[in-house]
Amino acid sequence: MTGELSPIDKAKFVAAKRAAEFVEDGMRVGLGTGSTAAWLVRCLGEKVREEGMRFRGVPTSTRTAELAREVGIEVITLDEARWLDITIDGADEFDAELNLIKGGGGALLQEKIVATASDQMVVIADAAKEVGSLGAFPLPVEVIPFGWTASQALIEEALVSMDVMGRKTTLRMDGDKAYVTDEGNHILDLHLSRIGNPRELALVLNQVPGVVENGLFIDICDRVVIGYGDGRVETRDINAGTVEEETMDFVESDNLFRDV
Ligand SMILES: O=C[C@H](O)[C@H](O)[C@H](O)COP(=O)(O)O
Repeated sequence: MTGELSPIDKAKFVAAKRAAEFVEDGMRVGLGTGSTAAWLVRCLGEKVREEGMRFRGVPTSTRTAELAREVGIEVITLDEARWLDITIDGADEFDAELNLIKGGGGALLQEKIVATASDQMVVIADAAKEVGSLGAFPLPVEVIPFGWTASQALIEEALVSMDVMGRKTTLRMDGDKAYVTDEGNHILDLHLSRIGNPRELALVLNQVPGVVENGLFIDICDRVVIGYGDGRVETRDINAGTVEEETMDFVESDNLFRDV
């Protein structure tokens, strides 16, 4: 089964597998969304089934909730958990300070709430997600459907005064309809090329009426686990200033690798 994995999937898998080792019995764990986070959920499900590990997971989307239940993880809400020991999630981009762009999969709102309600946030990613400056990936901004074009116009106006290269904004589509998030909102993708001051942009965007949240995660991520297609993983801890490297293996049960 593992031979069928592409190098990028192997990279995501080994990062997820390494990060799964941070989860301990009894923890309350935020479970991210996306293809990398899905590997994490599968790895954690394997620990529950094979090792009898007990922990409770707070998913950041209906997709992740379904997968978590399917692999045997006990799912609770953030309100039931109240506070989390750790959140592990993917990212669309991360920089040297571990600031992130998230929301490529539309789950940024729940992801940011869950990550900031956690003692620590760990990002799992393949090496291609690392950038010198954030912004090549379109920045998702979640807006309420009412008057979204007015919000869009105000965002574009705000961008004029910011240190950004592009100013184009597009409504995310799902076929011929506007994409709808788990919270019933829409997403505007901001095509900026490069974000000079992500901290300021995050604050400015959230001032716009109709904006619910933006995909810039500033000072939220504590560690990043970077996976490579040959099984190597690098773990960077921004607080401790440490970098650890190791190599993971791909020997896993068929169950883990089935298409879920
Ligand atoms: O809304 C989606 C999330 O922010 C994802 O974590 C992010 O888009 C990365 O997804 P993937 O692991 O599939 O690249």
